[in-house]
Amino acid sequence: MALLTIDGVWKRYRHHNVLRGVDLTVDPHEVVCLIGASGSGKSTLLRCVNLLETVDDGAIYLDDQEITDVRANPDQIRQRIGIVFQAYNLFPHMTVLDNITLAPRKVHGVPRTQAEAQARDLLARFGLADKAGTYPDRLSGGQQQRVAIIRALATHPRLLLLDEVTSALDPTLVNEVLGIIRELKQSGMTMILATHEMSFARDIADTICFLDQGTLLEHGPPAQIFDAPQNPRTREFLYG
Ligand SMILES: Nc1ncnc2c1ncn2[C@@H]1O[C@H](COP(=O)(O)OP(=O)(O)OP(=O)(O)O)[C@@H](O)[C@H]1O
Repeated sequence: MALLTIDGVWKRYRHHNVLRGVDLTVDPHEVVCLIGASGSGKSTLLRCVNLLETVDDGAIYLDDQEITDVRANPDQIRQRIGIVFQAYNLFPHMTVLDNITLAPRKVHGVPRTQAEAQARDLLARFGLADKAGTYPDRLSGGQQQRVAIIRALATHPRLLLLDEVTSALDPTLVNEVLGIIRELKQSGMTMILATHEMSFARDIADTICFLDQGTLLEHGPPAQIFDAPQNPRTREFLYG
């Protein structure tokens, strides 16, 4: 059974159709990369899945629960769907440990000692054990983004959404963030990434989805999309 099902999702801002009937299923452990020009709707699709945006038509299911149902509890859904943005959005007045434990403690009621133990385990797993008591402004951009990913993992999500997570980084720091994403893939994390980094998408994705003006025009394994794109728009986007 699919872990995530996006069924005919439309999103409009005023009269602009930003998503036009997007259908997509994501299986457990699958890594999906969304590619497409700026403004094609990649971020909007991720934001709809995380319930940061409402959908105007269609539905989204996590396992077999409709999360776009008005009766669904967004806090509970977001515990199962983590999201990381281009801007790390760490709280500057809080230590790394407090940033990571905030949602588990305050939103999901995990006792402080348990939340901190789990956070320290994650920091150790991703090479940041010595940063627990550090404030974000003392970290490099790459370290801050790794902390932001760890923070999203702290609620043990079923699905992780990554929106252009390396775009704001100095090129020398990109690899440390890509490394964490590779490791998450190896550990079986289901992920949807919006990215402009085609070589990384090719390397990490099980499925590439090409969005064009809000329509999912073509999807398939990286070799198919990159080496033999079927749609002329995909060819034009990739190869000019
Ligand atoms: N809150 C909003 N109000 C109005 N229009 C919006 C809003 N958010 C996004 N849009 C518009 O929706 C379209 C899709 O934007 P979106 O950010 O999803 O694209 P994207 O593919 O992620 O682009 P990029 O690669 O630059 O991040 C754009 O035309 C954008 O201007």
